[in-house]
Amino acid sequence: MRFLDDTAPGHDLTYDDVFMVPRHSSVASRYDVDLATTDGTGATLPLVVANMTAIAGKRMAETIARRGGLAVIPQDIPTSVVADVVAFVKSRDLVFDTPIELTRSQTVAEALSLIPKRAHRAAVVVEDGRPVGIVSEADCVEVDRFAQVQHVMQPISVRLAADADPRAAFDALHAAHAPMAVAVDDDGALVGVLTRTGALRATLYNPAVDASGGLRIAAAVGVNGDVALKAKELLEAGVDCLVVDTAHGHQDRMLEALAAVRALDPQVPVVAGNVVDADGTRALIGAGADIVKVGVGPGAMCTTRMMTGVGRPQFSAVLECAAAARDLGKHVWADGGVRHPRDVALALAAGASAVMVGSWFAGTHESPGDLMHDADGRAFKVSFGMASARAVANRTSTESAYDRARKGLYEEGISSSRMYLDPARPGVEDLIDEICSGVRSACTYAGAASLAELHERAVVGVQSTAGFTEGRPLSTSW
Ligand SMILES: NC(=O)C1=CN([C@@H]2O[C@H](COP(=O)(O)OP(=O)(O)OC[C@H]3O[C@@H](n4cnc5c(N)ncnc54)[C@H](OP(=O)(O)O)[C@@H]3O)[C@@H](O)[C@H]2O)C=CC1
Ligand SMILES: Nc1nc2c(ncn2[C@@H]2O[C@H](COP(=O)(O)O)[C@@H](O)[C@H]2O)c(=O)[nH]1
Ligand SMILES: [K+]
Repeated sequence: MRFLDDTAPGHDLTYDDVFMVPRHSSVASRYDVDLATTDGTGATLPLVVANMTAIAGKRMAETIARRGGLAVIPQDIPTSVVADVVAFVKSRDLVFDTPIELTRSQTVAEALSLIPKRAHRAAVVVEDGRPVGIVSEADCVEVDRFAQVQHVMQPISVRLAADADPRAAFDALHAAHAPMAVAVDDDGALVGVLTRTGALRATLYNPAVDASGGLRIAAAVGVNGDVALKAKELLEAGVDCLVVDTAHGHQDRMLEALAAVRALDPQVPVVAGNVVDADGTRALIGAGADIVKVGVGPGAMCTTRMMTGVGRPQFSAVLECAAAARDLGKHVWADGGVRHPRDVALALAAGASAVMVGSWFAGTHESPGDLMHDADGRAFKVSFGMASARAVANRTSTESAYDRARKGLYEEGISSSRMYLDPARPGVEDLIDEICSGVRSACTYAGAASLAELHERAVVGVQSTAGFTEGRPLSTSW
């Protein structure tokens, strides 16, 4: 990447401050762009779901890995639970989604409480392991809440074999005007479901898979307590990437934690952070990090900059850290502050190998929280920061009242925020589609067929607030 007219500005920049200039391109189609990462994580998309309790659970992990990204299970989740999540995610089908299963006699009320857990907005009714019908929200309108689902379910119009070709499945769904197909194995047992959009996605994305063909997943460990033991347990559980996580990564505790993790000889990439400058990046790589997590203060849930004055505008932080890591043959993830697809494209242009997204993904069906509605009927989920009073209280629940009170004094995150679902893009895959379209298009504007070429070819200029505003769409006249 270089700055326009080779003039680097004298001050630090964030995503809104910069723009990319189009360049001559020989890349004929946006579909010709390869979005695979080269940082050793095996991700085929440069997207990582941030290790936040309100965002990265098993459903999120399954869904993003099926499209090629990676979710990081937060450090606050007990190791035994992480092990269950890893096993669950690795047992998922690479094409078919995991449906909500109901028995014939379950009620419409139960169906309606579970269906919002799925972006495809339906559940499969199963008898003796075999699917016998599909229930959608539309089937439950004006029906007694205690009615049994067998009385409202619809017949399965498209049944697929477990090895069905996604393109053929798309055509079959289209021809049948059916919203969803159900896949079964040779014995007729339920394998999963596939919507028309799911079939399309299966032809466009490559799942992030491990050597055994299971979906990939990462998990985080903090810098306190027995780091080596926890890291060992996570590795034994089968995580594909280990993230050593603390707010201020450039500190002794982190360097000691990294040494302890390295001593385990993990055969997976080790990520560590957070830092925002070349010194911090070199220190973490020197202590054993393969990938450095960059970002202090850009997160939507984060109050660190307001509390402390510490941090750094994210574009400059990523640019400097990525250059330092590259000199050492290593990589960085840009962590936090992503609000638009353009931010992902700019972070990759600055040299990040992947971009972490937290709060934006909180407002989706796949985040762990329950779907709520505000007074106007708009759907939202509650999110919170990992350094918020709420997260600190969770994390320290087994400590003495005195220790909890001491730790409770340091609050650098929001405890409760509403992340609204975009009615047009309520599922995380809808957001992945949107981000990937933006990034693919950005690559062709830069004449790049891969992320390495994007970084190599990107020409970035600095804009005024008016420049940024000019780029925003206007949905009404002025
Ligand atoms: N990217 C970002 O901008 C930020 C991210 N976070 C996220 O919040 C979660 C909790 O992180 P964290 O607060 O580090 O908690 P951790 O549980 O990881 O503990 C941090 C340890 O570092 C010590 N420490 C020393 N200085 C600091 C400092 N300035 N800030 C925080 N700890 C410090 C703490 O000791 P003592 O408590 O005695 O001081 C404690 O032992 C993580 O997931 C982290 O990524 C949090 C803040 C900023
Ligand atoms: N200072 C704080 N930073 C936090 C907290 N919780 C999470 N984070 C950081 O934000 C990113 C995600 O950013 P987003 O803009 O996509 O939401 C996450 O990975 C952490 O680094 C917090 O409580 N305080
Ligand atoms: K912030």
